[in-house]
Amino acid sequence: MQMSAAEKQAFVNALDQAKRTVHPDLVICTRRYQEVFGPDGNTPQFENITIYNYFVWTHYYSVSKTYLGAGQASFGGVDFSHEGPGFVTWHRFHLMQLERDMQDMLGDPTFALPYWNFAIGGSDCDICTDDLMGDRSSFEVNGISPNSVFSQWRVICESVEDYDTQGTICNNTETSPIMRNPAGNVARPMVQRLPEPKDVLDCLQLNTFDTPPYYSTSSESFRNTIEGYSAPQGTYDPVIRSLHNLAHLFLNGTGGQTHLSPNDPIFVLLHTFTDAIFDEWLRRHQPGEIVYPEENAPIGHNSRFNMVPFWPPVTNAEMFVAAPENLGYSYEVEWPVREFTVSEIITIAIVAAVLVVAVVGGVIACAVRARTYRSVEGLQPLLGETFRRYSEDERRLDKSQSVV
Ligand SMILES: O=C(O)c1cc2cc(O)c(O)cc2[nH]1
Repeated sequence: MQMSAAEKQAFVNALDQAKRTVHPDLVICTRRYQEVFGPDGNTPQFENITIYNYFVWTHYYSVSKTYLGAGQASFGGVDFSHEGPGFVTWHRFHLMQLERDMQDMLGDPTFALPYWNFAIGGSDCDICTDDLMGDRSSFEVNGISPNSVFSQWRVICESVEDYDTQGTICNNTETSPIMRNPAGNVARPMVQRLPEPKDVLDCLQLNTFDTPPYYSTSSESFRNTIEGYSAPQGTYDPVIRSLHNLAHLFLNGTGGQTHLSPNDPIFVLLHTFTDAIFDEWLRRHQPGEIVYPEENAPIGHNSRFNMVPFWPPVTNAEMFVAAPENLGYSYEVEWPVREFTVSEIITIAIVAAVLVVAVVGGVIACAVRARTYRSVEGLQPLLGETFRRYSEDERRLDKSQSVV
């Protein structure tokens, strides 16, 4: 909201350029290990991919099901980037990689991803405007306005049924437009509103980074709360969706489905704000590395595990550090402050009234006393006229006389 028109335009242009620019260093693997060298054993199954689509692909890969063989249902119990302590560290590296790739693409090492404060309550998507992430289309309820460049974007990794039944992997093929209908999920009223500012405040107050079983069922866990499987105060409740999850579901379309969500560029801004909250939690609680679980977290989520599928390998522990000091970036956020309850306001008013009465009473008492002393002074001078003044005749002072 604070970016100038020129800054907004430059950011949108940079994203659009990333969507069209082939990644200069990385390719994606489009077949499982058993088939990776092709039918003849000599044709590596790798593809070029654009910078932005690589960002989408890594997220898809991290959540994709495990193929167990023809005719068998794929196994969906593994998620390398959600429902565990690695949620915050995985998405932090995900963003850093995109930011670095875009810096290189632009030849501008100062390029930085902005964030979207999604904790504004209400049902209005304030960044869904044509100068930012695209307004609603007037023609298609789930579409993006033709005045936005994002109406031209096409998604990848849509054919999840095929991947799961045929054991294939998403490739760089672009298919449908982005779908988005903010606050439009009438079947699920709970996700028709964005998180409230107080939700951020509450979640920042949680002292424990994560709690057993280090999963989406963890209670009193900062991680599970910012991820959004707990009430903002930390209590796990299977029905609740809050903070990050709520922001995803609010978008009600491409951005609300884990295998597809980064195709909607709002994902970037939603996750930079999630990362900003994580960083503020680190700043306030100064937890130290030891707080991140060493073991017993889901696969890929223990502190020394590499985060799948990033290359070169990087561990969760490497991202569990304060960003400004260790990673070279920071967020400028005005964090919400706590509002007082009615009983707190009444207590404060009573204490303030007692203090005022005490101070005013004290001042009046002092004034009265000072006035009394002055009138006594007027009636009874300390040095009567009958006494010779000390300064008048020091020479004639009788040694036996007091000088007081
Ligand atoms: O249903 C949820 O809670 C939900 C949807 C969704 C989509 C997404 O891309 C995420 O990263 C998380 C998520 N949670």
